[in-house]
Amino acid sequence: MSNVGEHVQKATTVPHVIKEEVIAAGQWVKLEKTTYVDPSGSTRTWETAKRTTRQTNCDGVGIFALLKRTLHKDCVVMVKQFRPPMGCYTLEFPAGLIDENESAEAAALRELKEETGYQGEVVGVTPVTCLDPGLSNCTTTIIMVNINGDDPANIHPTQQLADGEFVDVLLLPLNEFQNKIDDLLKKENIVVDSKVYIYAMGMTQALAKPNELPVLKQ
Ligand SMILES: Nc1nc(=O)[nH]c2c1ncn2[C@H]1C[C@H](O)[C@@H](COP(=O)(O)OP(=O)(O)O)O1
Repeated sequence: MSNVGEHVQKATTVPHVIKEEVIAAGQWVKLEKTTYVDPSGSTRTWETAKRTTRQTNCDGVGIFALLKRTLHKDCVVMVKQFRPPMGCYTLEFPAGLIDENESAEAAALRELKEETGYQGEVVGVTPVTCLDPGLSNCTTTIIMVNINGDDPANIHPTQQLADGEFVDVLLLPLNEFQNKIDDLLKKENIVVDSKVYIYAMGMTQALAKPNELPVLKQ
């Protein structure tokens, strides 16, 4: 690893992709060989995974949904499901792919209703963000949603799951988000999504130690 200013090779070129060749393709995912010019001007290749379903520059949405109820702590609505690529259960924000001609906001409200049964309103939208850029071009937009838990539509939420979908809904109090996740990880063989855990760490930092520096250098 080199520090800033210690690069062996000089960056002389604006890096860019020159060719994308499909090596293998399935119904949902394809593997490509990406030929690109690196910052030193050398031509190189990279193995890239892509979704076949992409409609725009954004594959899907993640939903940060906050359930607000009278006399209850605000809770983050989470989903637990068996993820075949991981071979285990995961703890994630509700999420899904954006359909053709669908906005990210509409996809978020639809996926939230399908996966959790809750009806919410959009209160915030992130930019398009990358998910695993060393492997794939997959992107997501995180949509912030508030759920009025006192609304009759949200008293007994009913999921609308498709065939083959098995989703458990978990409500985790926002003010204990990281602790509740840690408890779950100790109890169950489950992997937490990195977006979820970094959000939880941020909440802990913001609530418990707002004035403490994250890293104190000696
Ligand atoms: N990589 C995938 N392989 C599959 O065999 N099937 C897949 C993949 N990605 C998505 N899907 C299928 C599963 C669902 O039937 C649809 C929609 O998934 P969606 O609910 O939008 O997204 P997730 O909740 O993130 O699975 O696509």
